[in-house]
Amino acid sequence: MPDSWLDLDPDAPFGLATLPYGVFSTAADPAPRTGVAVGAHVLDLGAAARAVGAPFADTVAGPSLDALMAAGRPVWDQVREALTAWLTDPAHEAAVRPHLVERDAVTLHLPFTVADYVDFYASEHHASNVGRIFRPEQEPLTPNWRHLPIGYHGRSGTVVVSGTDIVRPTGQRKPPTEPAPVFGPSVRLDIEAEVGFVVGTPSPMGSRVAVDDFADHVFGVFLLNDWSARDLQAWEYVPLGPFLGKSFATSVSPWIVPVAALSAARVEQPAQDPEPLPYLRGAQPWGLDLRLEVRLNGHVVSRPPFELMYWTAAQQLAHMTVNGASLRTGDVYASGTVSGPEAGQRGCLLELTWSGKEPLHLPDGTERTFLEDGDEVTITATAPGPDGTRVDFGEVAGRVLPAR
Ligand SMILES: O=C(O)/C=C/C(=O)CC(=O)CC(=O)O
Ligand SMILES: [Ca+2]
Ligand SMILES: [Mg+2]
Repeated sequence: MPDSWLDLDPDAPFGLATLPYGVFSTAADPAPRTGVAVGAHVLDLGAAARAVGAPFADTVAGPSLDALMAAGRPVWDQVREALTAWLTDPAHEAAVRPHLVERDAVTLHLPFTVADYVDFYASEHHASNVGRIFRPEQEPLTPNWRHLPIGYHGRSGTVVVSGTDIVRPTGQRKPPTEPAPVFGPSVRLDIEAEVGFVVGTPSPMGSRVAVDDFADHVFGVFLLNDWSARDLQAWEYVPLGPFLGKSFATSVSPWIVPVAALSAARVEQPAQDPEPLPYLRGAQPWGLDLRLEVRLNGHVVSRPPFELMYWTAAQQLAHMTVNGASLRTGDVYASGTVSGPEAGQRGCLLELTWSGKEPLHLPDGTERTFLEDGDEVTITATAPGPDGTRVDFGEVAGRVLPAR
């Protein structure tokens, strides 16, 4: 990979291997606009594109990524190629440099209009653990689990950008010791460390998207925390699945990593047995070697390995459309909680504390089963980039506020 005229520290986040898209504003110019993270800077994408006279300037110069996402794979490739050229060819420096702002001086916004939101359940380790905890008298995995990527429809209107405070949800729960449900703030508030995918290119109702067409439809990848009130969830979820226990907030990281940045992170997914139906098979590998870290009040509590996910995002996309459901620009789907086989690789407190029975002892001397008011959770991730480089996802963070 060529060097940038920007002196990029190879150990610092957001080198040329990532070039993620987001939406930012500054104190001097509070209008949200598209940007690209590069080292300690954000490049004002629309302003830079206009300055160099790029043909796609109008498409990228919006208050959100919506127009770029809708423009499709050829434009995504063209913009990414141009960005690399602008930041490496000294001939572009004079036009581009004035449109760099300090990254720690910007406010980051939700970068696109969230259309539909689906959450999957694709980690065998997570699904087995949750099955053991919620349904101890049954087989951990339901009979359908290895035949299709299980999911549910979430609430797109409560998808919020990293840094948004999360008010503890209130609702019905039924402790096993009580004869009837009680009403009040959740006492089992949890996180779920997940990876999110956003659709750029839509598909018409009545058609299907094949596993191998993943990269033509999915614009980018980001981190997602599916906040979950386990007590509300456990009481409400039979027989229709998660509802109010998960609809109060879902946090997403502000930087959208283009699918093209993940070429060196692609790996074979774990072997699938039984072999899935033909519509869930593809010729290209779409396992992704993303390495997540979950921090609670600054302490690492888990390192979930995304490469072990049983179902890939490409299979999830094919499944989501196999019945003829359309895709819209801005549709978000989440992988499901990412958990590995080791205790230190579990992506939620439900598993990490085995439903509160085995509290976590944090290095600051405190103990946690579920989240307390004031707790802050941060999820970060990296992936291998080409030629020994690294792809950075940044972070999704959120702090718990008391119930209202
Ligand atoms: O098995 C259940 O009843 C519940 C599962 C979940 O809470 C997990 C969920 O939201 C999907 C996931 O993140 O893997
Ligand atoms: Ca989830
Ligand atoms: Mg949620």
